[in-house]
Amino acid sequence: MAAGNELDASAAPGWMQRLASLILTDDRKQRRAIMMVLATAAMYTVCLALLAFGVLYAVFPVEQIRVLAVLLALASPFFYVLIRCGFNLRFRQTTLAFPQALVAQSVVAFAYAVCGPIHTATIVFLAMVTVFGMFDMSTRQVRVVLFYTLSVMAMVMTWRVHTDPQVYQGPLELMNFAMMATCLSGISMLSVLVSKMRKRLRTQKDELARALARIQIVATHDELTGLTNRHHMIALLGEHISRHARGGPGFAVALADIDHFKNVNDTHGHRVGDEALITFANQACTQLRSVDLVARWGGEEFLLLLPETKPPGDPNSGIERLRAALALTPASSHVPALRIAFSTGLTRYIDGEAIDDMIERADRALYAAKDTGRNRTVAV
Ligand SMILES: Nc1nc2c(ncn2[C@@H]2O[C@H](COP(=O)(O)OP(=O)(O)OP(=O)(O)O)[C@@H](O)[C@H]2O)c(=O)[nH]1
Repeated sequence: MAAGNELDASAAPGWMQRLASLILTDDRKQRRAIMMVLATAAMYTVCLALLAFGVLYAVFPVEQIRVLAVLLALASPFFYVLIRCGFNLRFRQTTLAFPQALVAQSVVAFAYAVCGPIHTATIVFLAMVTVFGMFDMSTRQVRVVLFYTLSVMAMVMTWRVHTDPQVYQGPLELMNFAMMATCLSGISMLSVLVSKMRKRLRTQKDELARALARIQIVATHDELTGLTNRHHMIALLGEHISRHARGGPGFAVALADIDHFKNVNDTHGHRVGDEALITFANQACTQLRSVDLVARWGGEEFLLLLPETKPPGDPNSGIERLRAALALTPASSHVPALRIAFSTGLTRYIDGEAIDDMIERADRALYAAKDTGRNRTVAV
């Protein structure tokens, strides 16, 4: 019994999710646009119900409002189909708020013309449409909708005053127009403020996203060479160790230290020294494999993370490629004859050991490389 209930409970959300996917799609942007159409459809449905009520209680004869009922019934399905087919994606404003507002105001103006004794009540809907558009339309669109609404309403009112002066009395229509124009202008002004506020928020959001991206780069990269910094490399080493513990590939690390770098600075100045560091970084990125990672470990010392170098693969082959390339590449554009060499301490990661133990071993190997003549790799 309990199991049966569990099954029912889990089936219901799945069924509802599929229905929601079918009606609203799985695309967040499209869902928002469709929700807006559905909200408008709800408003039109209420209007249809009011019309039915009016016919039932003989407020107006059915022939008079037939066309209006058809317009109300078709407007939302029309926009729903456009959005569901993805037609809206051709435009920047995917909600189609602007054309929807124009159509809605036209329908209300038509209702004003045909609703006879209760025509003044329809003015409320003009305000409602303007409020609806507030959250999606641009300042220009809000102004266009206001101008369009006032123009159409002025024409409808003038026409009805001439064709049905008993129900649409001149002075009253003038008052209606004045009140409507004041009310809509007020709402439109608010819309413009909301629109400007939205624009400002969007700009601030973009600026924040850019600043965050910049902060992330600064926090994880070395400013001079653009390489991964020590702090971030430690995190990457941790990730490789976790992956290895779960059956992932092993890896080797190498500490590389530029030989006699102090001489470069002392002889040619700090600027040339900086250039030499950049040359090392660029060559390391070019000569090592795309899976290898290079970090500036500090000063003139670099850490190379060399994954997937299980024997017989030789982690030193990329390092020797780098050594050969640096022997041919000017370390500085200001001193074309200057070349840099480096010493390397290389070691493989041993299962279960801590990062510090591995680095310490590589450091000892680096010292051995320096002690035994430099410009070489010592592997332990
Ligand atoms: N231009 C420049 N120099 C740096 C930077 N960071 C560290 N250095 C210099 O790198 C030099 C390192 O010198 P040492 O530690 O004596 O090493 P070395 O001269 O390379 O000698 P060995 O490593 O024994 O071959 C120092 O003079 C530091 O000032 C930097 O960002 N730019």
